[in-house]
Amino acid sequence: MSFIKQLQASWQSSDSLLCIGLDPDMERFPKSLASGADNIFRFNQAIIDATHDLVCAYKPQIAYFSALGAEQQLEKTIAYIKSNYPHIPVILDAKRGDIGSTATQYVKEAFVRYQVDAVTVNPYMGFDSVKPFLDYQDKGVIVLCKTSNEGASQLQEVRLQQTDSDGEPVYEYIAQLAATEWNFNHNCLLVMGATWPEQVAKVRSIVGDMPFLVPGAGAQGGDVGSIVKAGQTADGTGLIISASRSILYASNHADFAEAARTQAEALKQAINSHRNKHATAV
Ligand SMILES: O=c1ccn([C@@H]2O[C@H](COP(=O)(O)O)[C@@H](O)[C@H]2O)c(=O)[nH]1
Repeated sequence: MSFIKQLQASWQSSDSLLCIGLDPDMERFPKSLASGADNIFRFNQAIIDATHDLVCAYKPQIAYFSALGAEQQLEKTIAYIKSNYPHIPVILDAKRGDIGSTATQYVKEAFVRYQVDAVTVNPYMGFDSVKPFLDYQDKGVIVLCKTSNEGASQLQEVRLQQTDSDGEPVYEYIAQLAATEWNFNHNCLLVMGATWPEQVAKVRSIVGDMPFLVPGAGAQGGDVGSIVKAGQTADGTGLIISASRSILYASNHADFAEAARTQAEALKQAINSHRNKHATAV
């Protein structure tokens, strides 16, 4: 099944656009998990077991594992989701991008080693750096477009003057590429930060129903109501709204998984209260 179809099924079965980012930071773990074999995996496992019915996807961020040489715990986390909750798509947040021969290795990392359903990629090096990912037609390729961070505008808002475009900002040009030339396998998605509702609305008008991964809800302060209104598709989907720290570290005591569930439930409900189909159902 293609990633987009898997995502649509997950939106339906979970009735949720919420994605939980798995960014395990041991300094914020409860004491009982502060050390010990497989403690990162065990933390993730508790979060996943407590929240699996509330999410449309999980998004592990690779840096939180590789910085500690804990790639095997990332493998184990993904395998755990796949065997216990196989209907939930897993997105590897790795923001890869390099010359074609190296990109091919990154493709193997994401789709062969970790067996994820989708991966984030950096479009800065152009089509040949992204094509090895796009060739995997059943996998999702999520292209950075307008990222959530404050510095995003420094490059992404620069206006183009030498393309066939009409002086539009770089992020809009990326959106056009992702919706046309790069989407030959219909497996492109875009990263649109939750901190930029106006830009989300603009890009929605460029790319039709293409799904957006929307990080920046929660700790980065993205306003969920504005984002859902700006980015949802007519059927009240189209968004994978991701939050990490605000859910993972709602408590650093023994009740951390329960507290994560409470936060996730509140965020899911806040998102749903602005969705088209929920608004019309009232
Ligand atoms: O534009 C982007 C792209 C990716 N991220 C990643 O999402 C999470 C956000 O974590 P929070 O704790 O919810 O702020 C993190 O893994 C980033 O690397 C992003 O923030 N913005």
